[in-house]
Amino acid sequence: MKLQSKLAMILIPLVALPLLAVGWLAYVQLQDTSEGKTRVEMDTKLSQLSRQLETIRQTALANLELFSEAALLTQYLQTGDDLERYSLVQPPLLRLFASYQRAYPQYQEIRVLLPDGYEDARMAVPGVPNRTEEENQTPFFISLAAGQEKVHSAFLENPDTGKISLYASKQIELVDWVKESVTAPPRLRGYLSLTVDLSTVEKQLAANRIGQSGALFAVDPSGTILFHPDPGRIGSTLSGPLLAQLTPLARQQGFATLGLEGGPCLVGGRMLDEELLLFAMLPHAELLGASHRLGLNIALITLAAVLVTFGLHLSGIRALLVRPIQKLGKAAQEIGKGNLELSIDISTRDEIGQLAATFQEMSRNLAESHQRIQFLAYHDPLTGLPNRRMFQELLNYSLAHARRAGHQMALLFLDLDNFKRVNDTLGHHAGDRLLEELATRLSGCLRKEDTLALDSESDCRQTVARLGGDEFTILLPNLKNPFAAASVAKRVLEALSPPFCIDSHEVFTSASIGITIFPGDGEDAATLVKHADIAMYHAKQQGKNNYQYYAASMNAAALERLNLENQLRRALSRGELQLYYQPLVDAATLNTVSAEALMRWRHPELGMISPAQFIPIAEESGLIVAMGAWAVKEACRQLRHWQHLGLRPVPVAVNLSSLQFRHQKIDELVATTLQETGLDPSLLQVELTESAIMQAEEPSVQMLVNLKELGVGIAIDDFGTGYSSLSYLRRFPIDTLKIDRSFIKDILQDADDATITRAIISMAHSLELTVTAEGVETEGQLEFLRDNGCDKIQGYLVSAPVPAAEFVRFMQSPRGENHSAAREASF
Ligand SMILES: Nc1nc2c(ncn2[C@@H]2O[C@H](COP(=O)(O)O[C@H]3[C@@H](O)[C@H](n4cnc5c(=O)[nH]c(N)nc54)O[C@@H]3COP(=O)(O)O)[C@@H](O)[C@H]2O)c(=O)[nH]1
Repeated sequence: MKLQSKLAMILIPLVALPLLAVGWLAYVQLQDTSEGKTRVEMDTKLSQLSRQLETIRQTALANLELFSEAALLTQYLQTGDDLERYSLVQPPLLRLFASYQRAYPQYQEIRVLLPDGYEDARMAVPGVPNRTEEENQTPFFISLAAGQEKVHSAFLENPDTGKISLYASKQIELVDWVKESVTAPPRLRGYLSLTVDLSTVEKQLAANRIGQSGALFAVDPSGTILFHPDPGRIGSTLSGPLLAQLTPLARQQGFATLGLEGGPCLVGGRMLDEELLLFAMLPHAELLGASHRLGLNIALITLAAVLVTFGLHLSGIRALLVRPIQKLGKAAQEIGKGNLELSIDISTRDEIGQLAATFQEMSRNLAESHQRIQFLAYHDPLTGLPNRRMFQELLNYSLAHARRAGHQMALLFLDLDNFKRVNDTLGHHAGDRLLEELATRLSGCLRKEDTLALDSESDCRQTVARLGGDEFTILLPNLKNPFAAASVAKRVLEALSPPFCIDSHEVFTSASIGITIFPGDGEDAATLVKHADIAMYHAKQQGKNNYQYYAASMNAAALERLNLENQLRRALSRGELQLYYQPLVDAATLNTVSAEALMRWRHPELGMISPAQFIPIAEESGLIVAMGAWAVKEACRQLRHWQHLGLRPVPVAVNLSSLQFRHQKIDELVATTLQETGLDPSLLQVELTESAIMQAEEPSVQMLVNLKELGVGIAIDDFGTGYSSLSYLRRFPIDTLKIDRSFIKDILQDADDATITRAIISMAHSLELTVTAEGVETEGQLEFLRDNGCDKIQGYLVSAPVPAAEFVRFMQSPRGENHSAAREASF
C-alpha cells in the first residue's frame, strides 16, 4: 500500500472519529433536550386543558346546585297538571333560565327532564335546534339514569348540535306536599340539566398544537375521540390495544412512545375524573427532526472534513511529506544504480530535510569512496601506475584503435635485474622505494606522443603500468616503425643506469626488456603479453640490462621450458632424480675430506638434464621444496649405506634453496631424517647460497641455529657474488665459506679476483671459518689457493660430480684414499 493511502487511512479516522463522536453526543443530547422540552410543553398544555375543563365542569355543577334552589323550578316540578304547568309555571321558569343564559352564554341548553327522559322544559340559546324531546334513548340520559349520583356530568355529543358538549345534571327530588304526607321521602321529580358549549375548549385545542404536527386530543373512557384539532377525527374510536396503552398513561399522567397515526409518537396523558382522557402527542418524526437534522449536518460536516482532509492530504501533505519521501526514494534508487552525482531538491528544516542532507552527504561520500575504489581497482597502490587490470583494458583499447587505424603498436615488458637481491640485502621497504622511484623514471622518460589518445585525459596520461613485483609494461601506440620501440627501450635503460638513492644507500640496478610489435608478433593482447614476456626472459638470458625483440624461436624455448616444468613435476615420483657426489679435498694434503651432493635428472627420453637447467625451473615453480627434502633424505640414506659397506665416512653437503627455508621446517626435516637413518649428524652438512642467507628472517636464522645444535655443518655457497659483509655473516652459525668459482676461474690472470680471494680467505679465517674454493680446475689455481691458506679444494681438478657407485670407487681408489699419491698418478 502506498504511503499516501496509509496516511489517508490514519488521517481520515483521526478527523472523522472525533467529529462523529461529538456529533453523536450532540445528537443524543439534543434528542434528550427536545424530548424533555416537549414533555414540559405537553405537561403544561395538558394541565391547562384539564384545569379548564374541570373549571367548566365544576362551575356547571355549582350552578346546577344554585339553579336547582330556584322556587320556580320546585313549583314547576310539583305542578302535576300539565296545562297549569306549561301555561302558568313554564313561562316564568324559561325566563329564569334565559336570565341564567345571559349570565352564562356557554350554557346552550337549560332543561328540565322528567324521570322518564322526556324533555319537559328547555331554554336554548338561539340557533340551537331541538331535534328530540325524548331523551330517554340518548347516551347522556342512559348514563344519567344508570347512575345513582345526585349530580352527573358527561362529555358527550349533543345530538342537537352534533358537537361535544358537557352535560351536567342534577336530580331534583321533592315531596309532593299536596298528595303525600309531610314525612314522605322526597321523590325524584326530574333533572335539571345544563348543556355546556365547549367550543372555546375546541378552539383552544386547535390553537394549542404541540409542535407542527402534534396535537392535544381527548377521548372518553370507551376510546371515542371527543376533541381533536382535526374535526374529521372527532367521533372516531381508538383501537382496543391502543386504548389499553393510553388509559394507564392518562391515569398515571405519564409519557410514553406509542404507535400513533402511522408512526411512533411521544404521548403524554391526563385523566379528568374518569370521564375524559386527555392526551398530547407529537410524532417522533418532528420530535427528533431537529436531532436528525443535526445528525445529518454532522454527517455532512464529517464528509466535508474528510473531503477537506483528502484535499489537504493530496495537496499539503503530499507536498510536505509524500513528494519529499518520493524524491528520497528516487535518490536512493539512483544511488543504488550508481548515480552518485545527484542533487536532492529538498531544503526543509525538518527530519526529511535532515534525511535529504544525510542522503546527499552519503552519496558524496559514496562517490569519493567509489572514486577511491575505482582508483585502487585500476592502479597500483605503491607506484600509482595503472595496474594489471587497467593495463589489460588499455592494451585492448589501443589494440582496437591500432586495428581500426591500421597502426603498428609496441608492447615493452620490463623486469628489473637482481631486484630480489635489493630486497634481500636492504629489505622490502627499500625494495618498495626503489619501485616507486623506478615508476617515476619510467613515466618521465616517455615522450608525450607515446601516450594514448583515450577518452578521458586522466586515462591517457600513463602508458606505463606495473603488473606486479618488479614487472612493468610500456605501451607504445601509433608506432611509426618497429625500431622506434628500441629507442624507447634504450631511453628506459639509460634512465635506470644512474644509481637510485634509497635510504642513504646507492643502489645500482638495470632491467631486461622484451619487445613485441602488433600485429607482427601477435594479434591479440594475451599473445602480445606472452611474447613480450618471452622476449624479456631472453634478454635476461642474454646477460640482463638489455632489450630483445620477440622472435618466434624464443617462443619455442619458452614452450620447452614449460614442458620441462610439467615433466619435472613427475620426475620425483618416477624416480628420475639422482644424487651425484663431488669430493672436496684438503688443500694441503689433498686427502678427501668431504663431498657435495648434486642433483641430477635422468630424463627417460632427453637423457641427463643439467641442474643449471632444471634447478631454476624447480625454484620458480616451487618444486624445489619437495626435491630439496628428497635430496636431504637421499644423501643421509646413501651415507648410512656407505657406512654399512664399511667405507671411510666423509661428511656430505646437501644444497638447500632459500625457498625451503621459507616453506619448510628444515631443522625438523633434518632431525627426523637423522633419527630415521641413525646417521651421525656430523656427517651431514647443508649449503646455502649467500643470497639465501642474506634474506633469511628470524625463523630461518633459528632453524640454522637448531641445525647447528643438532651437530650439522653449515656452509655458505657461491660466496662473493652477493653483497653481504663478513661481519653481517657473524649472526649466523656458519662453519664454512665456499668462494664462488667465478673468482677462482681467473684467479691467476685477474689481479682483482686474486685480491678478493685472498681477502675472503683471510677474513674468513679471522672469523674462524673454514674456506673452500669452488671450481678448481688447474694446478696453478690449486697452488695459489694453497699458498694463500685456502683450506679445501673442490673442482674438476680433483673430480667432477659422479654417481654414488663411482664415488665409492673413487673413495676406494688411491686417489680417494690419498689424493696426493693419486695425483702423482693421474694428473
Ligand atoms: N638447491 C639445490 N641446488 C642444487 C642441487 N644440486 C645442484 N644444485 C645447484 O645446481 C647448480 C648447478 O649444479 P651442477 O651442474 O651440479 O654444478 C655443480 C658442479 O658440477 C660445478 N663444478 C664443480 N667443479 C667444477 C669445476 O671445476 N668447473 C666447473 N665449470 N664447474 C664445476 O659447480 C656446481 C656446484 O656448485 P655449488 O653448488 O655452488 O657448489 C648449482 O648452483 C648447484 O648448487 C640440489 O640438490 N639442491
